[in-house]
Amino acid sequence: MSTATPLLPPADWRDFLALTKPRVMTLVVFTGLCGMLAAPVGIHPVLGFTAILCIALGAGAAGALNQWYEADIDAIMRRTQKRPLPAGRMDRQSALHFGVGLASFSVILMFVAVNWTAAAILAVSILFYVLIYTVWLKRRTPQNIVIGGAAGAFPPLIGWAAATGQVALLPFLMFMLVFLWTPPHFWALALFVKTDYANAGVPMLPVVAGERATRTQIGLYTIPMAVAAVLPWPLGLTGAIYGWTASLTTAVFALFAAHVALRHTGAEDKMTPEKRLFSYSILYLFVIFGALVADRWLLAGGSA
Ligand code: HEM
Ligand SMILES: CC(C)=CCC/C(C)=C/CC/C(C)=C/COP(=O)(O)OP(=O)(O)O
Repeated sequence: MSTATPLLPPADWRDFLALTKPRVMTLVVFTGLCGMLAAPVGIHPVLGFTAILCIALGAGAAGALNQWYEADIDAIMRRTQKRPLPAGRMDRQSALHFGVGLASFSVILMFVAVNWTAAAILAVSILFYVLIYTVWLKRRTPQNIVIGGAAGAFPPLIGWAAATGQVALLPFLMFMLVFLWTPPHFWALALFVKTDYANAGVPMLPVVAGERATRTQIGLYTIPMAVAAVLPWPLGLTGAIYGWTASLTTAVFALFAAHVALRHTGAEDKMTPEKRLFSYSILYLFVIFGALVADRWLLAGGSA
């Protein structure tokens, strides 16, 4: 990790916002919101808003703590060099205080205003991302994102728990969907930025096991991911709006993933199928979670 640079000018609000990884966290928060809106019982709008705010603040805090810990490797990778810590716009202690403060605030507010189940799962997600993924696994094993990726899969459970005080099969399947989606999502990207990871000494799968093995793993993870995506329909947990949307969008996902899996190799600047799978993976989760809510509201008359 890099040492703090003395006499830095005070960081402005944009740097604190950048610490929260706002673009990635939009989808995390969206899955949480959809988990909440898909629940069979309504939640008071003020409490619902508070719960989503807590997920956003907690996820942002986790992003800040990740950047506090990773300032050294972020300084090496081209993609991350301009972040506030490696760019020298903020000292590490400010990032640490901001992250710990925001994480504590989000969990306490969730506990006091919403319920302890949602607060407990939120706390587990933050700890999982920061301690299990960032501190423990990321620099040690290419399975880092498979295990650590669970952190990003918790929000649908948090949203559902905020509304109901419990967890259930449907949000558990949505957890499994995001959990199994994470390896194809990330490894597609890792294939075209693998030099960055190699330079920083991060043992991502393409760096350690090679491109061929990564392509195969992308294909293999897509199979159980597709099952988790479609399963709520035959189980009767959702109706046809979700069922058809999930089936069609997952078929396209599988097609793109198969293209990547069956491809032999490619220079990092000529990774069109890999870039397509990565971009599509993001759109896919937005659409599938949106369809879940549309299905529950239109076919079951809403949760209110
Ligand atoms: C350990 C698991 C994951 C890893 C290692 C990972 C890694 C990445 C990386 C490196 C990027 C590229 C650029 C950036 O930093 O903005 C990215 C983009 C993105 N990720 Fe992930 N991701 C993971 C899980 C997730 C999860 C669970 C979600 C949401 C449910 C998510 C949503 C996104 C989104 C929306 C983007 C696009 C951001 C943009 O437009 O700039 N990721 N991911
Ligand atoms: C509710 C809650 C606490 C959610 C946590 C959200 C979470 C775990 C998101 C994972 C997505 C993410 C930012 C991965 C980046 O990996 P990286 O840190 O290896 O990427 P980098 O190289 O861009 O820093």
